[in-house]
Amino acid sequence: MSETLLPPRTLQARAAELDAADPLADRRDLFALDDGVVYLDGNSLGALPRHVPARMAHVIGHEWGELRIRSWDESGWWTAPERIGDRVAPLLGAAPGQVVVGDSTSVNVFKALVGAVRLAGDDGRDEIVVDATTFPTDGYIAESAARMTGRRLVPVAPGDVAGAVGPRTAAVLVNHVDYRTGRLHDLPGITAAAHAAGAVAVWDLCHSAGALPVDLDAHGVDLAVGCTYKYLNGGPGSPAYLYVARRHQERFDSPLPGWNSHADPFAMTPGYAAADGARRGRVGTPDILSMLALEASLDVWDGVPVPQVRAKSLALTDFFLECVRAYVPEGRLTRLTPAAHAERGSQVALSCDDAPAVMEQLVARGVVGDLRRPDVLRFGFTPLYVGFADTERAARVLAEVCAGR
Ligand SMILES: Cc1ncc(COP(=O)(O)O)c(C=O)c1O
Ligand SMILES: Nc1c(O)cccc1C(=O)C[C@H](N)C(=O)O
Repeated sequence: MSETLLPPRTLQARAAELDAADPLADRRDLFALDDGVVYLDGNSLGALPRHVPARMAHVIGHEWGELRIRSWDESGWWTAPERIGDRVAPLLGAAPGQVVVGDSTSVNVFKALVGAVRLAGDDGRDEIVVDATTFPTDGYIAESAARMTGRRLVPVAPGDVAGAVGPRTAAVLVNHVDYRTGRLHDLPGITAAAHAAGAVAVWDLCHSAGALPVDLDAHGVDLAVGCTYKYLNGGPGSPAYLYVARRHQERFDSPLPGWNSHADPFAMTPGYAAADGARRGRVGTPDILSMLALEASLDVWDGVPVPQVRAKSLALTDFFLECVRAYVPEGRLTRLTPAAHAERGSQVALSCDDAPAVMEQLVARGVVGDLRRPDVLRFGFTPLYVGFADTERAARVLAEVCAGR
């Protein structure tokens, strides 16, 4: 353990070498970031891609300001939810026509989970298994969905879900990456176990999409949801997405069948007839401004292979852990994020009793992570704009703060 202020030169030299060899290094210039700050909070709110304000000025000034109502057709507003869904799809490993963008993640959790229970049918499947460590909104909504559908909610630690599913399970809802610890859960294994038990698998991808390969189609996932304001950089409150596997679309029975999901919305008939395909997941009028900001921001992904993003993400989090080990006295911080790559998302979570004061100091010194009360320091590594020198600097400032310097 180093007791000195200065880091071993080798770590800074290594950072410089890793940055020089980084095939994604040029992406950082696409974002509005200042060099004085190391932004490690992209797992809460992604940074702004530089070109988005000009695009939004056009949307507001021309599409809304001049074309007005004509823009629903002429500017492609009406079809934006499916069109942008198809832009998100490759990042999820989904073929076109299965992802629709709109509403919040919370609302999509509701649609997906009630839809999953309806897909599972009624033959004795009276339980919904939910990840006991889930982000709270999923748990709250699952509890309500269970009450509404007359099912019993069974909270289970993610590692035990595969063993807990059985003939009574209608659906399982699991977070792909734990928002607190950064632990990556076994999507292929849990999905396969749910299927073997005859249950429907629903995944929350908020903390994985845009950071690692999800491969929804390859793993036969049934339904999935996620937000676009973290690793997808869509902006504060940007619309979420809903994935309904093509094989389920015809039977997907949305609990929120708004007029935008009608087969012929402008017929405005009293009776409901569901649209085909991903459109069935829509509800009401899309939030066009946020949606088009998201669409523009997705340009930063053009030509970026997700496996390359994953490789850099793991290299960044490995390097951060190595720097923390070198700079921070042993025992000062407890690592919550698993060391094994197969169990790690794209954040590092460390705990200590004085975490609130430590994070306050870090932010004041230009290292922006976040705090999850009472004692968790979260550092999110966004491979498109975080580099290795940033990472070394963050660990060094963390060590200074931890040492009270
Ligand atoms: C795993 C997870 N699910 C859901 C949400 C939030 O959902 P919403 O977009 O509805 O606020 C978050 C973060 O806010 C999250 O981390
Ligand atoms: N959605 C958020 C918001 O509106 C305000 C502040 C934070 C958030 C978040 O996304 C929190 C995040 N899901 C988390 O992992 O803690």
